[in-house]
Amino acid sequence: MELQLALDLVDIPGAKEIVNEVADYIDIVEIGTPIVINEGLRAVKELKEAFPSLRVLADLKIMDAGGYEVMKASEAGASIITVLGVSDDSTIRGAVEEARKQNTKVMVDMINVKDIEQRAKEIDQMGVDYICVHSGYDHQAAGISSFEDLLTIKRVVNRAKTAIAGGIKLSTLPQVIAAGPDLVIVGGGITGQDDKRAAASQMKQLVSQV
Ligand SMILES: O=C(CO)[C@H](O)[C@H](O)COP(=O)(O)O
Repeated sequence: MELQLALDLVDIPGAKEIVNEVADYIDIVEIGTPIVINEGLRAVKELKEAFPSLRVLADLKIMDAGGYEVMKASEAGASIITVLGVSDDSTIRGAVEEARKQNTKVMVDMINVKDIEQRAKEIDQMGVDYICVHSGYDHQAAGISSFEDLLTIKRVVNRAKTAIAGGIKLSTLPQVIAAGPDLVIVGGGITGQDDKRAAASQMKQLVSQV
């Protein structure tokens, strides 16, 4: 099981500062959608240059033009690029096709997908690398978690790796780990702590036991 740090509410220098603190304990660093909106794919490029041994995920949440956007993020140095599960099949297939050419990977974010079971089965057949259940900030504010959705995709996804994101804290991590995702994505559970290094270290220790 791997640990991904999600960075959302920082600029490029702020992102580098946090990764410097926790790089020993994370497998993947995510350049979150707000950073890409504020700073562009330059953020992906600079983080990859600063931390070449880490995989960088570009959280573009692609909804259209999957091939083109995967190409641009891959050229910037991303190893994994996100596409929305609510997108048209052609967008997801285009993203996968381009990722194969670029030797990068596609993660499908299932945020706002209504029928998780049915859509996860369909997407699993499209050759994506990860299927991620996600309770976004707006759902978190409404008290919605994606834990049940994780159990669903664990049941029906055979090919892709499974991931979970959204409000995961040290206190909820053991329950998440017990469900057996391949990848756990944590943002505020690390970045919101006074001692980010200690938080990341404790989380890495837990996910590494599996
Ligand atoms: O993609 C995101 C929001 O859309 C976040 O990166 C993701 O939810 C992880 O962050 P947190 O652990 O703070 O919820």
